[in-house]
Order: sequence, then C-alpha cells, then structure tokens
Amino acid sequence: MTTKPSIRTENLTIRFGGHAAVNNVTCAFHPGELTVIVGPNGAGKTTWFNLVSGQLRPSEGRVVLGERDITALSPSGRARAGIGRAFQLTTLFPKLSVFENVRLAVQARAGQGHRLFIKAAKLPGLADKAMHFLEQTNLASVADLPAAALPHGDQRKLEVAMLLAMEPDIFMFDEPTAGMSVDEAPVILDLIARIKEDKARTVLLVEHKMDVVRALADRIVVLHNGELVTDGEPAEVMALDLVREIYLGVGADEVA
Ligand SMILES: Nc1ncnc2c1ncn2[C@@H]1O[C@H](COP(=O)(O)OP(=O)(O)OP(=O)(O)O)[C@@H](O)[C@H]1O
Repeated sequence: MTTKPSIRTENLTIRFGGHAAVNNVTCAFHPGELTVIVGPNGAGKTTWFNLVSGQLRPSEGRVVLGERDITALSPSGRARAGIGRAFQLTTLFPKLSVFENVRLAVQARAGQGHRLFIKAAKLPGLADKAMHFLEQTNLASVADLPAAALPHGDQRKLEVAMLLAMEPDIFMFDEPTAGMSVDEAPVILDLIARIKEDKARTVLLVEHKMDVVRALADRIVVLHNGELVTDGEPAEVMALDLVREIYLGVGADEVA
C-alpha cells in the first residue's frame, strides 16, 4: 500500500486492573480500504474501537489521524477531526422526524451547532443536503415520520444517513448487522459497500459473522487476547491455522 495511512494506532495498550484488554497494538489503515477487525469474544475488538474513537484513553501508545496525534482528544473532538462512528441507535432523536435527524447532522457538520428549532426552510442548503443523504440511504419516502416510528432496520439506515451527513474520513461500525433480521442486514451491508466506493474514505468494521467479513473485507486484522495476531488479505488470513483455531467455538464451521 503506497498511500499514507489515514489513521493508525501505535503500541496501543489499555489495562483494566492488571489485565491488558488491548496490548501493544500497532496497525495502520489507508483511504479506500475496508478493514474488518475479527477475533473471539473478549479479544479486545470493542476496546480497541473505543480507544480509536476516544471513549477510552490508552494506558500507553498513540492514535494518529493523518499526521496528527489525537490521543488526547475527546470523542467529540475526534468526531470533529473526521472520525465517524455508528452507535447503534443511541445517537438518534426518536421524536424528531427522519429528515430533522439528518438535517441536524448536516448542520453539526456545517459547524452551526444544534439549533433545533430553526425552520428547515430557512436553511435551504442544509435541507437539500439532508435530502441527498436520505435519498442515498433510501429513506426519502419516510422523511416526515418520527424516527421512533421506523422499523429497526430503517432506524439503522437512518444512523448510517447521519454518519454520512457528518462526512467523516474514517467510518467505524461495530457489528453493524447485530440484531437485524435476514431481510434487513443486506441493506446495511450494501450501504457500507457503497461507503467504501469513495476512495478517500477509510472504513473500520468489527464483525463476527464470517459471511459479512467475506462480503466486505479488503483486509482483516485479527485480535486475540488483546494482541494483534495477524493482519492481511482476507484469503491469506482466513487460511491461517491460527485463525481457524481462534474461531473454534465461535463458528469454526462458518470459517471452513
Ligand atoms: N471497562 C472495563 N473494565 C474491565 N475490563 C474490561 C472493560 N472493558 C473491557 N474489558 C475486558 O477487556 C477484554 C476485551 O473486551 P472487549 O469487549 O473489547 O472484547 P471484544 O473482542 O469486543 O469481545 P466481543 O466480541 O464479545 O464484543 C475482556 O476481557 C473484557 O472483559
């Protein structure tokens, strides 16, 4: 990979008591690449994600966005710097319309803050942009409904629309299809696949389901006991005995 990394972690470590949940993880990610972080339960995937998006601060090591050390930044500081993370519906405003939810995200991106009650008509540029993201996520027809009235799968689409509206450089998804029906999951996977078509974007995904990994990954990083055990092309990584062993107990038949 010849491009410069868009984001990297250097010797990233966090200890809870004496236990290193993430242990000395160094890895770099590039624009145009979708990396899936895999590993068994308790491997440290979500903890590593939290260290990258700023919910946790490391005991040691750094998070570097482009050339900038962002280790000391808060989650909102990191969001402003270009890291967008989907939070499984916790960021939706359930009583506001689907449109208003996305307009707020567009407005936040435009640096105008959350002036909730300003009329959308007074902000035509923002409204057009919001509609654009609703169209991209096939939500335009339900724009006027309250977010809470949407089925679960559409709420998750709305979350992706809000993430797109923030126009981050780094997109982070932690098990994006968790809790979704078999009908709903492909829609979200298709949206994520479309996100990675923009080669300026870097996508990081934590995922257990091997069919999702296969469908989306350009690269796989394997964590085990908090450590990075391998990092490479999907076909190579899936073929490793170690990876098959790690997956024993969490779907070895799926890996096979
Ligand atoms: N706040 C915390 N305090 C203490 N231990 C923690 C904390 N957060 C995570 N851990 C521990 O760190 C380890 C890694 O957990 P983490 O949730 O990151 O794993 P994971 O790979 O995301 O697992 P899963 O696939 O089950 O979500 C586990 O042993 C967990 O119990």
